Amino acid sequence: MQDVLTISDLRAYYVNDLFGVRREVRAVDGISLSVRRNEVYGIAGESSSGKTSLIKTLAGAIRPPMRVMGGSVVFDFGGRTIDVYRQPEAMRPARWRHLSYIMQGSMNVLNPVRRVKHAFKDFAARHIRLDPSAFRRRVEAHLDRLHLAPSVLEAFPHQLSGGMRQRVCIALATVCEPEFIIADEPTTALDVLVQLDVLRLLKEVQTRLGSSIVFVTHDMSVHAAISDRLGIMYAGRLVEEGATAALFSRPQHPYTAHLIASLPRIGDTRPRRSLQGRPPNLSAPPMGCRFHPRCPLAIERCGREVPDLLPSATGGRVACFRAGEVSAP
Ligand SMILES: Nc1ncnc2c1ncn2[C@@H]1O[C@H](COP(=O)(O)OP(=O)(O)OP(=O)(O)O)[C@@H](O)[C@H]1O
Repeated sequence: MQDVLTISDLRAYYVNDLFGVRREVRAVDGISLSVRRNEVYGIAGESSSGKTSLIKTLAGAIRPPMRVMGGSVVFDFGGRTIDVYRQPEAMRPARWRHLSYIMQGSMNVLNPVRRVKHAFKDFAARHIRLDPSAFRRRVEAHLDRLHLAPSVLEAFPHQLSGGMRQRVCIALATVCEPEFIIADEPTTALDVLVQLDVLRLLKEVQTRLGSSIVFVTHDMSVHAAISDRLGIMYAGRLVEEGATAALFSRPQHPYTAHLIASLPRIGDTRPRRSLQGRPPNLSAPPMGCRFHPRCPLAIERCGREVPDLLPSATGGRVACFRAGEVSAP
């Protein structure tokens, strides 16, 4: 299957100079991965592991104090490649048409004093070259697929429920039929039933368009529902990657096993064990494997050497000297 996105040894740090003292937060530190056409690639990991920083970097949406220190992000939109940090001028026309970004808390980005129809005109009209009435019909047909009535176009955002606002954001992000969609915690603010509804619709749109999605959430149960493959981040690094089903049934990294074991299961009344310690300070991460101070399987070597991300026994990749010794959740 063809890759639509290739990230190679990407490093993006938050760099602050305070009174002449330089401090670098290594939020994305040497990540390499690729996303295939027509797949949902999930990125998981606890808070502050660098998920949002990674997808901002791959969307070319970085602002100071964040800086790309090295590596590359290359999209292949139907044979037309864009190297985000070597051809930044090529990204602007690609936005919305080829690549769209559903940001964290996006349902609150709709302008509160303008009717929803203006958001569609502002974002999509220049890419969908139709006369105004044909454009309106196209938007209404798209809204209908997302189970939204045409009347939402005349509504102000506060007149819509949270679930409807989120569906409007998904409609905005997909109306130009982009090849690539980036979604950062798109359902976190919604209650569980509405979450499922929104996820199902997003998956439907993705399947219909044949697009690829990079989907970020810390919620592993959401990944189980939507992601085809999963990348697990810990402290700015990718520690495991693989097909979602394989990763859930046979995690190879102790951190992945912990994330899965902490999910609630119906009928299982055993207490959940939390990990000892806290995620590391990314301006002074520990030597060796960044997970070793919290890892139940850590050996002396883990504090000395950084494990490479290598092919795993389940067909994915894993960065752990003890991979394969992890007990199933
Ligand atoms: N503007 C900033 N300046 C300095 N450090 C930052 C800044 N924004 C984020 N960070 C740091 O970068 C690291 C990664 O943060 P990021 O928001 O990417 O994590 P995340 O996995 O998306 O977390 P969450 O799930 O809470 O959104 C954290 O240590 C965070 O404190």
